[in-house]
Amino acid sequence: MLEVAGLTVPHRLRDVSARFPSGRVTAICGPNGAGKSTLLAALAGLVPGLSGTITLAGAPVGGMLPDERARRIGYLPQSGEVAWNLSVRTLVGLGRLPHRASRAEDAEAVEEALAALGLGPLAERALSTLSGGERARALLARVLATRPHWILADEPLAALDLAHQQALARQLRALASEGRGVVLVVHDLALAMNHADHVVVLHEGRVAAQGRPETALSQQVIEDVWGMSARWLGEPGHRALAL
Ligand SMILES: Nc1ncnc2c1ncn2[C@@H]1O[C@H](COP(=O)(O)OP(=O)(O)OP(=O)(O)O)[C@@H](O)[C@H]1O
Repeated sequence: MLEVAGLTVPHRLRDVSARFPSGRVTAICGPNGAGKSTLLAALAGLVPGLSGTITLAGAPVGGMLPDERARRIGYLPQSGEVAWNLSVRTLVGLGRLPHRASRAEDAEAVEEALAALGLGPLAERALSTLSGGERARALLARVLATRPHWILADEPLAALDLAHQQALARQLRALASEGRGVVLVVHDLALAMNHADHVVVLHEGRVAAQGRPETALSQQVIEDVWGMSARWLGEPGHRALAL
């Protein structure tokens, strides 16, 4: 369990208490500027100057050594920029840096991550030659190559076409069923409704709702937080939002 209690970041988050269960996909939702990226970065131990507590299995995340934290928590920020023009395979290999493993183990983890995101055919391509969606998959593969217990990703589905979006959502679900914790910032409320087990809704730096998707993303919550009257259509797992 990854947990925050009374988390406050000046001007960004106010007294946020939320739980992120292991073995589950949790979506963080909310309007622009609600504090979603700040909360995700805080969970990864990357936000200075906060008050409150962030604990992983009861131990403070801030107390972990950087390498240990990087092995346990894989973090993919929102801006998908890479300063160097590496090949996809080399970029994904950077995910192994926090480990001191054998070459064989590193190579196996890299190949597994490339395969999981369908990047085998692009492995030798330079990053500068990839499309936005291909680059987003390569960046996520770097995180998977670390084989972290926790995967925290800021809008990993946003740049992807429909087929890759569904494939990646299934992949993240499979990682959660292995017992890992998956926490995603998701703007698309239907994706959150259909693919998450647990949803945390932020509004103006505070938790507006949290719980199962049907509860946390009820029509009332959507009206209160997004100011839109909306109606869920379809069956559970295949919902669409009519505005
Ligand atoms: N480094 C910073 N210093 C000061 N304020 C910041 C900083 N980073 C973000 N903010 C502000 O904190 C608030 C929350 O930002 P955050 O990026 O967490 O929101 P978000 O919900 O992820 O938004 P979006 O959906 O637009 O990506 C915003 O008002 C933003 O302008």
